[in-house]
Amino acid sequence: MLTLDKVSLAYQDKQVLNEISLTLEEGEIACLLGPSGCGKTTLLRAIAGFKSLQSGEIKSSQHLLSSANHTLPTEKRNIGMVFQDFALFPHLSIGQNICFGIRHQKKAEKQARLNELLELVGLQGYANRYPHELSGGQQQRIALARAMAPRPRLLLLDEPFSSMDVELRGTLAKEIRSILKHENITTVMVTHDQHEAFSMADKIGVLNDGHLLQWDDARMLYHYPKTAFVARFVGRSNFLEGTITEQGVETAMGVLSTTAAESFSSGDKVKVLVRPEYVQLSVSSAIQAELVSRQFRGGYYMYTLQLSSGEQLQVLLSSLAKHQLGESVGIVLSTDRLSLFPSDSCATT
Ligand SMILES: Nc1ncnc2c1ncn2[C@@H]1O[C@H](COP(=O)(O)OP(=O)(O)OP(=O)(O)O)[C@@H](O)[C@H]1O
Repeated sequence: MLTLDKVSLAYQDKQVLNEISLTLEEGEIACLLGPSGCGKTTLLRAIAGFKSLQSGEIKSSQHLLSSANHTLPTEKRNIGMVFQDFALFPHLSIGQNICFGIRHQKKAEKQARLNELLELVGLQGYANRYPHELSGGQQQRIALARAMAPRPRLLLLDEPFSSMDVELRGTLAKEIRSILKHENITTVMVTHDQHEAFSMADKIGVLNDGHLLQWDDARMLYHYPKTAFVARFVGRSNFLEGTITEQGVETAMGVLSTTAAESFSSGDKVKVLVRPEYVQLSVSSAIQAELVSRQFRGGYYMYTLQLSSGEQLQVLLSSLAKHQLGESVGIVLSTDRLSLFPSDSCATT
């Protein structure tokens, strides 16, 4: 439905987007994730038609929206937008706000759509109120309803929950996902919060320095990151030093057998990604580690384990049992597919 093909964009002489390609199917929700200044908002603005491309193409269902010498005006793109400050019109009622984009339609049609949207966002009976009479979360749901009223083909959300507290963000993310799915609206959302991206998105794009490093679903991104940067940026990660051998990869946790080793040559130095929940205790394991710190996290403790090599691992274990600091424990890795990266992987790719 939405296709970006090698989209590049520069501000004056500063390259901000580099050959970004991605595809989003109809009704899918995508989140753009990445550190501050990586180009998320610029990419959203390019999709909206606020920025012209240096090269590449943006298409919606085969219709060309943008290329180097063509930028279809924003108002002709059939898109809805919700931004950080969601600015509802303060002097208009909630009903008038929602109907703003469909104000030229017949009265009965407008009323029907208004009722439908108010029900969808769970705010029936609020049509005659004014924005200042609503909470932040309610205002954000109205902003979403306003953007959806004209039934846009594509919805763009720029950090829509950034002004909310953590708990409300979580609830709204879940609610808004179900509203978008109900309306089958293809959506691209910018966020810097990975948990929000995990709970909202069908596809997540991780950007750094204007490059799209990976475009994948949340599970693939977490367990099979394509680069060390993505591994570090998404979730908590430990990296074990390893050397490729005929049998797999030799580490302080023994020789680990993994198909990922096939992309390297014997003798290559690598980093092995070990997520905190990949490590389990095993009394029969010959690999011993010392518990050097412990943090209570509710259902889990985050332990720091020190291996005989001196390397440390952050490990998540159930808090039903409590292990003592200084204790020596046997450990095993509970995953059979590991991600390996060249040991000279730089910090940005
Ligand atoms: N109008 C502008 N003129 C020149 N440079 C700009 C302009 N807008 C953004 N930039 C630069 O482009 C780069 C990408 O900015 P962008 O706002 O897209 O990043 P972002 O990932 O959305 O960041 P944040 O998470 O902080 O909002 C940054 O280096 C920024 O300084």
